[in-house]
Amino acid sequence: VNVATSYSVVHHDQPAAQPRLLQKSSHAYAPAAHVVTSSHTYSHAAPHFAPLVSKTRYTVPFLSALQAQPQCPAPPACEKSRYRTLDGSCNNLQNPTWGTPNRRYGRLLTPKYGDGISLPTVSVTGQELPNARVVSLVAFGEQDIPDPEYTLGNMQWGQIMTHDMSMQAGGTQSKKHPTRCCTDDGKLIGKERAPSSCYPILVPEHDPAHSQTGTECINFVRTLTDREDQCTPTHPSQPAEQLTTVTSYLDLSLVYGNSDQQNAGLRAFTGGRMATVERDGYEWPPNNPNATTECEQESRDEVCYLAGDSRVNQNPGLTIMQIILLREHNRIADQLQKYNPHWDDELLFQEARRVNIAQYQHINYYEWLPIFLGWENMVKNRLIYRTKGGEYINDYDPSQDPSVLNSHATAAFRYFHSQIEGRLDLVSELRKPTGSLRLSDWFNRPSIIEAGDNYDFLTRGLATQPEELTDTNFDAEIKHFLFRRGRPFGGDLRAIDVQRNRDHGLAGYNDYREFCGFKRASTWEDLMDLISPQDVSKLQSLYASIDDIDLTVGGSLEAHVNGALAGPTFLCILTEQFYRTRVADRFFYERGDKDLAFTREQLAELRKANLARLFCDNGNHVQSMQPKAFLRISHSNQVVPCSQIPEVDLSLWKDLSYDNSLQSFHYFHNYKK
Ligand code: HEM
Repeated sequence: VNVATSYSVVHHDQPAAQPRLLQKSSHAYAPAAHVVTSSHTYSHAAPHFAPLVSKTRYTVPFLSALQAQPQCPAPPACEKSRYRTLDGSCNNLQNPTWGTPNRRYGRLLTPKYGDGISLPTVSVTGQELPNARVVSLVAFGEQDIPDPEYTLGNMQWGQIMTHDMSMQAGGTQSKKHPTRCCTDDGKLIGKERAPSSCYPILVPEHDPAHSQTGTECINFVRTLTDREDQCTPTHPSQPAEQLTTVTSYLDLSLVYGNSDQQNAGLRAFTGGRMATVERDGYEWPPNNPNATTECEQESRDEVCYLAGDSRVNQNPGLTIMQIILLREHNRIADQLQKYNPHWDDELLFQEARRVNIAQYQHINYYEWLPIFLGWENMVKNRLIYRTKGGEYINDYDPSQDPSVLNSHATAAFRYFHSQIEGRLDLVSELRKPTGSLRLSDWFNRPSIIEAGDNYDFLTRGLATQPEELTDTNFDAEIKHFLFRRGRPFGGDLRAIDVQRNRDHGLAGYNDYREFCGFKRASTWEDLMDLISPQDVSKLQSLYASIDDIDLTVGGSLEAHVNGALAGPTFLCILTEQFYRTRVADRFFYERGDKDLAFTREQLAELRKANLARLFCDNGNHVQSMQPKAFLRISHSNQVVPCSQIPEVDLSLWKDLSYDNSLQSFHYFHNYKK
């Protein structure tokens, strides 16, 4: 399919100092002379930046995680299967490792490292860029403005999609990192003693929070790159590329795991079910065997969950969504078994997984993404289609690389950290708030979910409470108290986002403006086409040059495009990402490939999937819901009994070819991998 876009850019040969387009996209961007055809191939182009420190390589502690691997994985041998592999291999049959874990993020523009190779970005003046904490404090506010339209569930689903698509290598996310760049009482460990992977965030002297406790340093460990990975060979002059440790497909890897081995530890191996533990008559995720290191437990009795993604315990809303998707798998498996008592565990597991992923992809593309990217924009760029009933959409493009773009994961998608609410409401069936939790009390402590009726009350909270407005404000709970672990203050997620942007050497905001078809700014006034004069003057007070503005910062300050929740530059990156994520997935649920497709009748059913139904079906006693659960309750979106919420009729998965008299079936004869 020749796909058009509203972001067509005419690429001129850019002057030497400008980052270059790296990835060919038959979708959005006209290929330029310097485009390379396969994502991680830089060989035929001379290195863009003269490497100043060409032999910089990280050593000892940084390597340990990867050195622990006894040997590099063998290239996958692909077999015909109607099911996705757990690690995403063989989704693309010509490039079977595309989209698999422990591979590079994709890049749209060449990186802008301080030394051209791997050191964090510096100013065009050669000096340091403005301090990330200062940028967070000056350019971003922390006002708590409730969104008039969207629920907290809207934010929470976004984090689920994020965790399905990428996870930077070498991080611990919410847990205390074993690599220390700051002492436990917040003092900087000198460069000579700190591991080379350290890139701490320094706290300014008059910091509104940290000066109260004398904290001078926020721990920050650089992401692992291909240069540290023995299994991803690189040329010494090749700029570092960060690695991501999960499959890039929207395949619910956060539920099922990212490898056969991980999946085996999560399955019940009976009835096609995922393993759960039962408490008080309800199913919960299995206990994490490393609870003491994975969770912040005040006592050994506190639960700590195990799931397909190591971030599962990070915050209560995220954990609830993970539980919902896990229970949904088992609910589907139980139904399929009812209709097909002759199916064995493996067939039930694979079919339930296939349905769960299809429902989820449908919610992603037709219920959630239109809120963020705009329905019309998505239709125009062929991310979604105006379809009827069980019509197939055959837009699979094997030339598209499914990698998650660095600019997407490290900058654009993180803009939605702005939607995070620092207070989680507990809401009764009558939609009355009965209390609330402070987010920073419950990072990495999921035990609160099983206390009393909290699971249902927090689920209704996600569907009732507004998220915070998508704007330049970031809640104080994540700006001053992130992962505070009982301390008075914690980290600053916005400062971390800025620091990560530099750690990954993303090309600048001005480069991405140009890449996305907007005018490259040469004066501060030029920025005012997309950014308010007040915000431009903040930028001017922070940065020495327009070309220094971090993508994370400039992109977050742009006025939103009508009908979308992001400004034009981020919208361009997000649109490109979700186009690729769709067309590069051979198993995308809307496809009509004869070996893989749902029947038209099944597809028409799957198109009824919605978040409200997931909440209804997987709560303990959630009995009512508004039909559009990403949208706040309103006159046109009233709470109704769950029986009135559309549902996917799984009786369509009854294997009609099963011959009872012969006790044999022919329906899925090639299901075994
Ligand atoms: C309470 C909610 C959330 C918390 C506490 C949270 C926290 C974090 C943290 C600690 C990181 C790693 C930062 C780093 O070291 O660089 C991260 C990464 C990220 N977050 Fe969030 N986040 C939340 C919600 C969201 C939402 C709603 C979105 C988007 C819709 C999102 C998108 C991302 C992305 C794309 C990454 C990078 C993923 C990767 O490739 O590793 N997050 N977040």
